Amino acid sequence: MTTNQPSQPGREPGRPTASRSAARTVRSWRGLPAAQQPDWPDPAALAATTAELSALPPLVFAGECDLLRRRLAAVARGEAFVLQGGDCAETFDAVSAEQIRDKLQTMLQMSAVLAYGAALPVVSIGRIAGQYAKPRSEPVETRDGVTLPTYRGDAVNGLDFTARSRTPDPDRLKRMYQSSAATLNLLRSFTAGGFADVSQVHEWNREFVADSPAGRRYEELAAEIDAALRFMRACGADPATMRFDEFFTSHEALLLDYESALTRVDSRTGKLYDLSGHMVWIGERTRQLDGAHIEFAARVANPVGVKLGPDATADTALALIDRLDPNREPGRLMFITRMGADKIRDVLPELVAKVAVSGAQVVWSCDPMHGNTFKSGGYKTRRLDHIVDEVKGFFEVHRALGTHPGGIHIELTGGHVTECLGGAHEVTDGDLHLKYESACDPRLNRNQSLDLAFLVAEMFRGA
Ligand SMILES: O=C[C@H](O)[C@H](O)COP(=O)(O)O
Ligand SMILES: C=C(OP(=O)(O)O)C(=O)O
Repeated sequence: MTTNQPSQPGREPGRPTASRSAARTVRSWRGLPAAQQPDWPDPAALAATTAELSALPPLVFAGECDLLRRRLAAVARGEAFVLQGGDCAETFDAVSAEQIRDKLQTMLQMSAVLAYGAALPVVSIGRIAGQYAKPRSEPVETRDGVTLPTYRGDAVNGLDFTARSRTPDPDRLKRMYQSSAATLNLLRSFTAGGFADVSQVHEWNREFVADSPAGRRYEELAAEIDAALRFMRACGADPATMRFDEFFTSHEALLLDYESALTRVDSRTGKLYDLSGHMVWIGERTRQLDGAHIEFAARVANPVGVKLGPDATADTALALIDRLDPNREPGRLMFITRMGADKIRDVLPELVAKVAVSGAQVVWSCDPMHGNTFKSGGYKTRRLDHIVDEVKGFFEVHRALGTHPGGIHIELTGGHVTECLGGAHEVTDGDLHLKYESACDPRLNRNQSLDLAFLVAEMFRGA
């Protein structure tokens, strides 16, 4: 990660170097239908908050977004793999050194295993430092005859079921900015400060292999990585100087008032960037071609993702490419498919085939979480077997078409939560209540995440 360089707030036409046309451009989504926006009770308070946010420093530097775009271009060409992962919904209370470290450590461990299995560089992108807003299926929730607004993420309202907590409060957007800044600061310190040299990360993986039933299945792969590190040392390379020091951030660009307040004109190029994170994505519920979210994403130069569920058609994918990647720039657009294990083999082939014929070089990534959610004993959950099966289907489709299975997009955490079922260190239905901490959807715990990484590494080797 590199340091920030001042850019100009796109929302402030009065500022000397921010052009009026750029300011108009960043507002072009206003007036279009914007799905999943909170009912802010006091529009004046919202306007005051976004004005304040517009004047604050950006959270990332546009040059870092360009670097990520170049890394993703390598993925689009089949020369790298992307791991995107983190909480379903970050919460303000979880902004602690320990939790941030554990999430980063899990991602780095997964990246190391995947890099070895794929024999490709892995681009690591956290769902972190900004993933505070959630689209929901229902606008309201009813308990014991009382109906209140649904929880939409800490950026909007509180999880407690009281009228006060559930009322959208724009002050929370400032906390989102502060929490994102604190998280980013620590991530930058960890990655720049040597937390993650290659042999340290492998040592953590060896502990996982040695200490858990989940891990023992992967002794052979871990021993091969050991041998590779010994070989590198024998050749004079020092694995302690080789670091996983590039870690990017991403979140769903859901709350357009916040995202456009953090959108700035890059002083180097004059282009607009959403500097709330390196990459943003547009969700399954907000990707309408004539809607505000796609209009916003079309105006910023960051790498952008779009979720594609089982109802997405090839025509929709092609229209999204025209809107979001008119110059056919590899690394600009990532399609994140979330079809469900039972549908991916039927639905994905036509999409991938038609996009390939169009000549667009998008990144294809597989989110095996969102199409595989169900309820057990009142808890939203997912089964690791279904998650693995969807990734397998993703690989099969790409192998059959000769295209690159570019990456995976996972909801995970570094702790030992009991939110998803299965894994070699099995979580059963009866365990769900033990440590179910997600504010929204179920995440893989650390062991299940590493389990998945080793299984995906094996999928590469089975090629
Ligand atoms: O993370 C994705 C969505 O926000 C989530 O699946 C919606 O959950 P809901 O169907 O409980 O609203
Ligand atoms: C809401 C999400 O996913 P989707 O848009 O695919 O439902 C998410 O990834 O948090």
